[in-house]
Amino acid sequence: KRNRQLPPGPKGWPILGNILELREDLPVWKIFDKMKNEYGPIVYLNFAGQNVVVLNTKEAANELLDRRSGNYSDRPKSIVGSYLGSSLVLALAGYGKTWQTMRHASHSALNMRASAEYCPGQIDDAVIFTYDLLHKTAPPLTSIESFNCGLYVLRKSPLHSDDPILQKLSHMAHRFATALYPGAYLVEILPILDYLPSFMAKWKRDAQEDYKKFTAIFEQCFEEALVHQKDKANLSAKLAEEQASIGLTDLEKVWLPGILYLAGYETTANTLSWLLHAMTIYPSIQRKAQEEIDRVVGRSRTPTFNDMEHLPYIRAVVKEILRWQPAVPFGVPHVSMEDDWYEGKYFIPKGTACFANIWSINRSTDVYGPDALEFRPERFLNEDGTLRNDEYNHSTYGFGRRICVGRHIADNSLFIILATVLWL
Ligand code: HEM
Repeated sequence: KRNRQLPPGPKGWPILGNILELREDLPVWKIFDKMKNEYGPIVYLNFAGQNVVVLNTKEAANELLDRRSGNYSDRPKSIVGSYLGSSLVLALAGYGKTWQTMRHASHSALNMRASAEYCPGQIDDAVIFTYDLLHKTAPPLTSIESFNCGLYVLRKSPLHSDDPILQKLSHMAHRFATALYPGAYLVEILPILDYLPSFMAKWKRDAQEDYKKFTAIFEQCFEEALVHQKDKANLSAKLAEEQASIGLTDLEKVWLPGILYLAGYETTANTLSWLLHAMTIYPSIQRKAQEEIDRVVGRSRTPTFNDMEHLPYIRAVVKEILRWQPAVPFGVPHVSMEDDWYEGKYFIPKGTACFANIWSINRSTDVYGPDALEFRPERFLNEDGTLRNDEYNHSTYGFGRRICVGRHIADNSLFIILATVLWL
């Protein structure tokens, strides 16, 4: 009989387990980072009965989430989340038919080759963004918040952060995030409460109401995108066209573009603000990047994607910002579907939620050297100044079958916007 020794971790309380550890006055990834120092590369926690494992090293995360991705691709189940519609949210959907169909549809719309279709729109966005930065009196953050990564799933671009539709979408993202936070609802700890009829359970009524509202918003976005964005590479139109061959239901078809937009919007905007911040506090790096642009692009035109190949330093800056300030610092948990053992030593029960501590992994001195905490784009370049083309990378886009499906779109957005801002 194999051992059932769980990975090391802090002792928890009865029933609540280690949930109270999250109440510390520190962001979750820094709490995980502290645990790494105390317990090592793999840490076990119990969130009110939910087994949790935190993977603190690239090695541990790659071993479980990449190499054994077949077993680690489910997502945590949540009763409130399911009433809100989480099975239609690609990032939250369990590993099953709906996820597979939506993932397939997104992959075919956003893979490296398909991403090229969005490039003209991304160039327009970058130019508008840069122009706004220069001429508008609104603070730069307003422009950053409304930057939309070239995915025209909504009525107009760029969309301003006070646009009611964007506010509704942000509210929706916030609603999911708070509902899924461990300990947010008693029913997650006492599932028997789910048998209560809606009229006796306000949490259920609210979630069902919100689900209807979300669906109505997505339907509106989808219809408007079909009507107003005819001239742009259009994700909604693409899905409408391919619906039958991919096998998307009507609901999946209208939720998917909105969800992709949401998944890409804050993550890209957040990285963009760090990018501008880094350029401000590291003027010598900014100067070096501008010299490259001046040499390759010149002054008579703005940068395009044809320049990409000749701008390795700009691309290294983008990679480095993604490493240095990952927008999703502790990833999205991967849930195991079968019992498993790490290094033959530690037992990982079926149903364990595995968090990759991306923030810490990206700052590991073992992988990135003694200057891992520094912002230094050169680490992604070979000695001759070309971009490194090997395993050496950041872990910011996650792992395995669940790796970020929008990563090519995001890389392109960040590249063109950085090149355009620095050009100007
Ligand atoms: C800098 C920008 C971005 C960052 C840092 C980022 C990061 C991530 C991470 C860490 C995950 C979880 C991966 C995992 O479970 O291991 C993820 C998933 C996902 N991302 Fe991104 N992302 C970015 C931009 C985008 C964009 C632009 C889109 C859409 C066009 C997008 C769509 C998604 C979707 C749909 C998932 C869920 C995939 C699944 O569960 O199968 N992301 N992203």
